[in-house]
Amino acid sequence: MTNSPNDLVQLLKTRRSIVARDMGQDGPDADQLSDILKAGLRVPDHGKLGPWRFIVFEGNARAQFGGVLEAAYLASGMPDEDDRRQFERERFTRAKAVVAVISVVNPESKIPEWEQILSSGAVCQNMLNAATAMGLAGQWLTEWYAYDSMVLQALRLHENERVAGFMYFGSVVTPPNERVRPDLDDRMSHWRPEL
Ligand SMILES: Cc1cc2nc3c(=O)[nH]c(=O)nc-3n(C[C@H](O)[C@H](O)[C@H](O)COP(=O)(O)O)c2cc1C
Repeated sequence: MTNSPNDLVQLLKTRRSIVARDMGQDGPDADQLSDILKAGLRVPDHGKLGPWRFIVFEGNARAQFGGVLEAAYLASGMPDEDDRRQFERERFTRAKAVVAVISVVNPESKIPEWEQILSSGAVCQNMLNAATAMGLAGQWLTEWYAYDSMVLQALRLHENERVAGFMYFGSVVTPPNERVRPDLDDRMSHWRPEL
């Protein structure tokens, strides 16, 4: 849990995703999920377009959507194996809640499309950070089904909409290991005028 600005910076410097297969089913509760979604709404948004929306999967809807994933998996011509069919059916039940963050681009706006899409990425990361700050597990996934036409149809997306991420939220069972991170000096330079 974060209590001070220093705690927040420390959290951001050390945060880790917890992969969906390692999540427990104990959380987030309704209030926590609501706070995660509200944190998602609180992102930089050039022109106040709000170019995103959420589709929430909780309870039975997770397994029901698994039927869509299984059908789309088979329709894509992938091998029809029992284990894999079961995995697809149960994919969303790996987490207590899955939130599809949908990027909604307004093509009429003077705000460049690129900036509208970037704002959706910020939504996803704000949600992940909020869940982490609550001591919950979170992972940002797209996997194959964020790009599958049958799945997108079942989500009832419009032409100007794309899945920015399926955000998985659950409880932490085992703390994650550290992951190799880029070195700051390798990624940073100071601009100077040409001599
Ligand atoms: C847009 C986006 C899509 C992602 N999709 C996947 C995915 O499909 N499968 C996966 O294993 N990781 C995916 N990741 C990476 C994980 O969310 C996560 O960053 C990774 O497991 C490393 O953990 P970390 O967040 O602790 O660095 C995706 C990340 C982003 C930003």
